[in-house]
Amino acid sequence: MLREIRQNEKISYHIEGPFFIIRLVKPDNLNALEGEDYIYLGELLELADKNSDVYFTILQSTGRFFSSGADFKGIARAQMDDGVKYASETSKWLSNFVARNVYVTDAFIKHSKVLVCCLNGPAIGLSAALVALCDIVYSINDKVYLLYPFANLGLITEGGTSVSLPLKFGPNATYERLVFNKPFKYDIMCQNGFISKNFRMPSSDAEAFNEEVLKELREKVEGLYLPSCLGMKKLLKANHIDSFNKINSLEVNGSLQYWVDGEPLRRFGQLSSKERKHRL
Ligand SMILES: CCC/C=C/C(=O)SCCNC(=O)CCNC(=O)[C@H](O)C(C)(C)COP(=O)([O-])OP(=O)([O-])OC[C@H]1O[C@@H](n2cnc3c(N)ncnc32)[C@H](O)[C@@H]1OP(=O)([O-])[O-]
Repeated sequence: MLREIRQNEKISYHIEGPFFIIRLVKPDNLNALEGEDYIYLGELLELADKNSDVYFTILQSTGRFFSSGADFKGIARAQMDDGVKYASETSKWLSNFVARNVYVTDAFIKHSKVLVCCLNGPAIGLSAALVALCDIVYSINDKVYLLYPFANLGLITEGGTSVSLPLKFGPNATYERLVFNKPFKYDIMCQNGFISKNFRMPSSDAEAFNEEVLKELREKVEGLYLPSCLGMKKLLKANHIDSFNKINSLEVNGSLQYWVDGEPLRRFGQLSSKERKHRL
């Protein structure tokens, strides 16, 4: 028996045959997510995992961005949260950063269903890290990119990116982009087979793109023995699962000191007041 799950105004989900479809539905802030939203994503993945009728977990979004990553307003709120008395800065960021981050990353790393991402636009930060943990990625057009702006925000790699990015794009291409805060653009995503298909649709047509991907997937799974798909995912994942589990812990524990020292908070504040911008 599946447990009930709470609702979230920024993320919806529904089940259609073998597909568990998760959709980000807050396009006005480019689908930025707060800590609780990332936890909700993790909970949805657990729900999909436990449903034996589900074989594919599909991530979709709305508007012109897939997701602009962690919501800077949410981060400012965490800092000002007078309602909770933390024993120390370490205690505060263990709760507001480490626990949440490690949980959602782990939910993606251990997910047993085939993870499909419908990239309707760019993805940034932790959201882009989750995209890099997906098994299959389709793009709406060639304007999509992934940006991991950790060097601009006083952070270090998170969401398994220390493993996923070198694995999918090669170590040197990863160094160049992470160290100098440059995006992974469509060309490198294509060269490395990260994107399986470009649907060549206008950026304004996210809804039609999502529907088109689903239509193709329905056709593609016809006649397949779906437990074989999950059996193969398990084996393909076995190649890297130990590295992902290890790095998830190393990344969050490494980042903790940066949060305690305060540089990310200062830089998120500058981003929010538009004093700081990412180079795209
Ligand atoms: C968990 C902790 C660890 C951290 C992990 C990460 O994810 S690190 C990565 C963290 N993420 C980043 O570093 C990305 C920060 N964002 C950006 O750099 C730029 O917005 C952009 C390049 C994504 C798009 O530029 P553009 O000129 O095309 O569009 P625009 O700028 O005009 O934005 C439109 C509206 O959306 C709003 N909004 C956008 N993003 C966020 C957000 N994250 N939050 C809240 N709101 C956000 C923006 O304020 C504006 O609202 P307004 O003022 O109209 O009420």
